[in-house]
Amino acid sequence: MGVIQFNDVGKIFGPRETGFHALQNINLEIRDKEFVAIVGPSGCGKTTCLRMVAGFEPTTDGVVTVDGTPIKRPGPNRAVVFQQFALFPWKSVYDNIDMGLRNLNVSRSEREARIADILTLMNLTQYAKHFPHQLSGGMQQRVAIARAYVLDPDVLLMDEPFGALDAQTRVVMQEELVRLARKNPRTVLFITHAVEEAVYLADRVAIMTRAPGRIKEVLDVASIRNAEDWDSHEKIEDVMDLESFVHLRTHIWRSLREEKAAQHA
Ligand SMILES: Nc1ncnc2c1ncn2[C@@H]1O[C@H](COP(=O)(O)OP(=O)(O)OP(=O)(O)O)[C@@H](O)[C@H]1O
Repeated sequence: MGVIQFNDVGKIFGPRETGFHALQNINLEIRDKEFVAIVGPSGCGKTTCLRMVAGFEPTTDGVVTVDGTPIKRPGPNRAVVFQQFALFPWKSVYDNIDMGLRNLNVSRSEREARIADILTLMNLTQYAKHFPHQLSGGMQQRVAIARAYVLDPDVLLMDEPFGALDAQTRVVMQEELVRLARKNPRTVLFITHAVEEAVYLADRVAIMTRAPGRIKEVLDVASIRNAEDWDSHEKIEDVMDLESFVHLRTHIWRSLREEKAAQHA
């Protein structure tokens, strides 16, 4: 399972009267094995939402639950992938992936089997003995994603995971993540600034308002993707050319532009 629920969540940094109101009345349910992307203007509280699910940040008001249990701290049912790959530079690819499994006291034979599987799935087998500095940014992020996936978490939390990559590598990683998510579905909360990325990857896209961040609108991409059979197109650019894709993208752009305009008004 991996159902995430935000129930009337608010966040104030600092004292209630004088502090910064970052989030207000966030209500959102992310279903088991659903991929939800959050987009919104800079500073609207996207990362704060993700950090609450991860157990890094307490709520001020309301509650965030996973499978009905209020989140108080990080736990093995949730794994996080950050924009900065956050690999241990002194450990090989294999050992980086192994670390989390060791912390969970998984037996040696099971660790070996699970790491072999994820290395194959992510096309990393030949790089198992490499160190992070020997890999490109895209490869390092692939290792970071493998390290999260190998823990078999119910929930994957991804904060701008491709934000530091060049445009071409980013597209390759987006196609890979779609492949991985279809083969090995997990509940995913994905934060991004890139509207196309959100529409391409997510089942639903939640658009947030400017601060204090609220959920402005949630778009159901999956039903359009299925109805228009986007998955029959192998390449991302073919999907992005489809009228249904362009329509969704433009809708989100307009919505974000309204928020930006209001922010600067
Ligand atoms: N620990 C903190 N103390 C005070 N203010 C904070 C803290 N963490 C975040 N904020 C503020 O809360 C707001 C929301 O931050 P957050 O990082 O969640 O936004 P975001 O939507 O992810 O932004 P961006 O898109 O620029 O990454 C911002 O204005 C930020 O400055």
